[in-house]
Amino acid sequence: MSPAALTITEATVDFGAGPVLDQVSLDVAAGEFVCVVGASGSGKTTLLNAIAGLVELDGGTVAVDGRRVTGPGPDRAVVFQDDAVFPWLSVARNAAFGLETQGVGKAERRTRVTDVLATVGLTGSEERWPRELSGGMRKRVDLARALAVRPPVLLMDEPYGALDMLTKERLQADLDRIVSHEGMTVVFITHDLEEAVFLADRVIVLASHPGRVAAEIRVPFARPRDPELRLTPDFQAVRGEVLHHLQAVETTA
Ligand SMILES: Nc1ncnc2c1ncn2[C@@H]1O[C@H](COP(=O)(O)OP(=O)(O)OP(=O)(O)O)[C@@H](O)[C@H]1O
Repeated sequence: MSPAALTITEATVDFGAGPVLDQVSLDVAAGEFVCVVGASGSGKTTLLNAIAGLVELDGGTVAVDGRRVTGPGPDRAVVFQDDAVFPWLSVARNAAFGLETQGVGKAERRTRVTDVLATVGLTGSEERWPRELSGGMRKRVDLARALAVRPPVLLMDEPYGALDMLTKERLQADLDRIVSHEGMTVVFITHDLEEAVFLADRVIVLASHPGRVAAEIRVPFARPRDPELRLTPDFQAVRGEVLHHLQAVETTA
């Protein structure tokens, strides 16, 4: 798996009540981790869905390594806030789901599922049922399913929004380690600024009505990162900078 570059050029989306996204342009380099923050309703999910090919653009383009996006595709895996774990399938079958739909053969599926469950920390849970799992473990199954297909681009919409703080921090550290090691391009939406600064190479602040890129803040720490980084003044300074931009766009909205 090698990461792909994402090019969003003047993307406009209008559901009929005025533009939700207004000529949003954003380049994400191959292997870059970008977090998108912004007030509720600023169009974050719409932007992610446009990249996923789940929302049609009314103007502009989205391209993956120069190929124009016209719908969902195997080059972009999506993880949503509500987990998409199937209750009637075991952990291993859930993880294998995308591979089955792609027609990957049984032996290869088995190898990849074993690998991916090890990657997300679910070795030993292969035959468990989703109802037996904690919320954090279900998110791991979700991530395993997305990673199993080896997507060059991973799209995540507030995946850890509903979890308690400690579980969330553990999953953030694991995600950081996994995507840094695998070399994946990630676009990750969150309301949590600490999460954004811990994970991202760059944080994008969206302004509302209509959604547009108001600011971008580079996060100057090498990945993967030590969870203790959060306690450092340098980390808190970057978080403060993001907060400042977010407050500025909200007071002018
Ligand atoms: N399918 C749709 N049809 C009509 N309006 C929509 C549709 N999807 C989103 N919207 C509207 O577009 C705007 C942006 O929604 P979106 O979910 O992208 O924002 P968001 O920044 O992700 O919000 P939140 O942080 O609350 O998840 C909202 O006003 C929403 O009501």
